[in-house]
Amino acid sequence: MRVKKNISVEEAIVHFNKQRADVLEVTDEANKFVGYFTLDSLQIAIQKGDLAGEIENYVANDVHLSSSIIDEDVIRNEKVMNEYEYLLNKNYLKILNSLHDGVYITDQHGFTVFVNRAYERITGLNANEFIGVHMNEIINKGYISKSISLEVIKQKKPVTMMQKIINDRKIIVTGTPIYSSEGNIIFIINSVRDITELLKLKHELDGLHYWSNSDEVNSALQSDININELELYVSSPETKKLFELAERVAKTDVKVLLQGETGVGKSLIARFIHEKSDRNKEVFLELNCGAIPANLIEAELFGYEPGAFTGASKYGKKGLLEQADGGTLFLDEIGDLPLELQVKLLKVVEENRYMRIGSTVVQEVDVRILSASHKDLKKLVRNGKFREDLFYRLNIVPIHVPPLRNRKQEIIPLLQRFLERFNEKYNANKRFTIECLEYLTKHSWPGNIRELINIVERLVVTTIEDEITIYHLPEEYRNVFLANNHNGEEMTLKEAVEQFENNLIKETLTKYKTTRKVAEALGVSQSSIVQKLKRINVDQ
Ligand SMILES: Nc1ncnc2c1ncn2[C@@H]1O[C@H](COP(=O)(O)OP(=O)(O)OP(=O)(O)O)[C@@H](O)[C@H]1O
Repeated sequence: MRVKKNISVEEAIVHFNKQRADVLEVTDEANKFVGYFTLDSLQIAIQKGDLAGEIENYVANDVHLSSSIIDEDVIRNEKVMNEYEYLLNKNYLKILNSLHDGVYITDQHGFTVFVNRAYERITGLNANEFIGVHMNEIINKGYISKSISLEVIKQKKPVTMMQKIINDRKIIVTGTPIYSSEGNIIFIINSVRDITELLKLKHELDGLHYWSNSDEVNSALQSDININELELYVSSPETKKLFELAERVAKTDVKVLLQGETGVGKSLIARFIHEKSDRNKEVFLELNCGAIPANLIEAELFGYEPGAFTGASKYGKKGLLEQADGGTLFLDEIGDLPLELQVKLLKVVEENRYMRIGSTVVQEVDVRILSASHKDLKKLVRNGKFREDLFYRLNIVPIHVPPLRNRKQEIIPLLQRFLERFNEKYNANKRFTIECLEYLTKHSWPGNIRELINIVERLVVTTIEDEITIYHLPEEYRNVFLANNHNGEEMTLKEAVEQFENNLIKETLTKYKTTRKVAEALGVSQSSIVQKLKRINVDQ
């Protein structure tokens, strides 16, 4: 048998199987003989784990049949050996067991002949239970949704299909018929790949290694902080550093300005600073300068004397500064503070003094002021909307909290942690599929962690099935994803898998005509096929 030098080692295995050969003659592009690819060469390639490599790298000048991994007796007696014994030749098993991909071999009737170790690893199933058992029985027992071997026997050609197995894993199986010299199918060799594993690899390549490296996730998560009812998830070394910095400044009374988009956790960090400071026995008060009308902020902050202005209480009112004496006052959205109040606040910040509205008495306070803004305060200073002196007074230690889309490696751990939290709260047992997690890492999360918490709670409450898939995500999440990805960028693996899935469904529909039969063929529920067809705008 002659093969080209640039075919892969994996392809060579197929030739060995097909031809019952133990040596392949290798030629170059011009069909000129360059050497032999032997079973010895194959063993070397497998030991190197180089199944995708070209066979050219393993070409030998001559053949030592004595070192062939096929027993010479087997070759001599080939004619009288039955197919089963031939395949189960010990050395063949060694090769098949050293492959990383799963291999499942059946005979021409659909009885299981061989299952390699990788198949057991990928599926979690025990090979011993299958040997000698017919595929129909394995389906009936619910181990697998569909037999690719039986499909190959029916169609008499290679078949690739997605298969669902008992523990909800999904695998991609390619079944290839192997023919005898008389042209009859003698075996079906199924090579098996785990979609989950492929996606995990992709995560690793993308730097989303927290997903695949659970030790790293655990060690990052072990430092989660629980302090006075605050539950802080520390899902990356960067966030850990952020909290370490916050803890360091907490020990002093310096002013801290937290900057970052809405929902990134600025208030939470302010609270954390208070809890870690010596003031933690006193109050922590918060004023959102953007949430109340400008004329009320002054009264809220400084308080007023009885009847100080029309509509004022006749008893007067203590301002937040007074109430927070000894503790911490957190001024959120400080960029929204009107300019005239900024002057008054500057006095508090510089001298720890202020006056109630309608009073001439100067009050002394001991308040630690922390502030935050999602607006760029420097820019506001440049545009004359924020006082420069106040900016520098408040910004002794700046802490910038990055948006979630810039700390992608945290998305999956946070999703999982909040899922746990809401599973507990609603006594549920939901889980995300890896495709769904993959999808959510693509989302731009304009509302940051607040948005993430909301969507997880919503999904836990609204999803009927235990498994949360991409199809359960609200429409806007999927639209955002599509809008971000139709601009001719290279395809991600997830997109490629999705495209593959779409095509497979369309092809199967053309063939089987009804969604029930498509669902049967692809080993998924009919409702899932209907949903998917809707998504890809195909009329059934
Ligand atoms: N590391 C974290 N661990 C757990 N929960 C977090 C974490 N960071 C933020 N959150 C939660 O996310 C939500 C939003 O956080 P927070 O209110 O602190 O954001 P913010 O930046 O102050 O937003 P805004 O600018 O809109 O006030 C809160 O429920 C908070 O508890």
